[in-house]
Amino acid sequence: MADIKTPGYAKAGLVNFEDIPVIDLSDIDTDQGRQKIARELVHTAKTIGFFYISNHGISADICAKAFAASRRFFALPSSDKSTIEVDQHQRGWMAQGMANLEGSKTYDAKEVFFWGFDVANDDPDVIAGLPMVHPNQWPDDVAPFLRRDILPYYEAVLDLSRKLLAALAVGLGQSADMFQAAYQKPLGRGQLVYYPILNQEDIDAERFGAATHSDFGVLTILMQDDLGGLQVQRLDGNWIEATPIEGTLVCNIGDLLERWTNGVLISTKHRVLNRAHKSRFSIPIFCDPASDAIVDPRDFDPDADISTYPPITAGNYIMGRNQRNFAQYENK
Ligand SMILES: O=C(O)CCC(=O)C(=O)O
Ligand SMILES: [Fe+2]
Repeated sequence: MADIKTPGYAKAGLVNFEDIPVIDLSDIDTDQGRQKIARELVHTAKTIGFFYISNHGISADICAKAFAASRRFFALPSSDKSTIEVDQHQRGWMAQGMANLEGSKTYDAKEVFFWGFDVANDDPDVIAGLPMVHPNQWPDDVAPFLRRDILPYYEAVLDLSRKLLAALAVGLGQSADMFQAAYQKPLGRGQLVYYPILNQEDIDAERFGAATHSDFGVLTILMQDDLGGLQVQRLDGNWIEATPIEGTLVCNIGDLLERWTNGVLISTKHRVLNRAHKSRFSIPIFCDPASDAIVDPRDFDPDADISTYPPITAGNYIMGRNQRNFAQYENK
């Protein structure tokens, strides 16, 4: 069946690869390769804030297993999924209707499984109550495959994020290990997202799968399926489709990195509309630093005016944004 005709509220042009380039990471482990990649990354992170990466080193098998596990999990009855209902630490399963993004008309048509860096109950950071640091809620009773098939992908993405951040640091004239300390125990928030088929009521309500937003964290690495639907807003205000390209991942700069770099790298608005007559799946991983990492624009620019971007810990910043965007924090 043909896709739903794009409704007026979600019009977007086709991707232009000058806008969202594909950056080949084959040589990221050599000094010379990293220099070149660093220049490309910084250029695109300053002008559109989005890029595809190819030859990223994560095997097709690991990627396919993660997607298959996500599909299998969301197909379970709600009674199974609600055994791990999302908690105040943003871990577990969130039913449809609970993501109501700041500034959007209505709630998002999506279901999400959230997780983060795995820590034990007796981890000193958990005992200290650091925001967003908490044991995960893996659905081991009803879906033991989820933990097994998601963690290899997650760990590979976190490793990749460390390489990308090192290259970005180099491209910004900093040392390659600038982010290293902050990424020993990253928050690394992961989401499995399921976008159901939209119905006429959704279209009438001008509902998106994910309404217009920018990401809260430092760097997002997204695996999308082949249905399309992710749209990105250029600096001139026009929207373009970030069409799926097989074998690539989509990356974007988030609000915390925009703050950290004193506004030099840009966190771009984007949204999702599933126009297919099939469910859409994606796995964004928000590669954020440790909860207590201090995001201070003077790290990148000694003359930064901190009244624009006051230094803040990553955990406090992300927790504050979550509280304004998800129903599980209401009246609590
Ligand atoms: O599903 C996608 O393609 C993007 C999801 C997204 O933007 C998000 O979860 O922040
Ligand atoms: Fe996003």
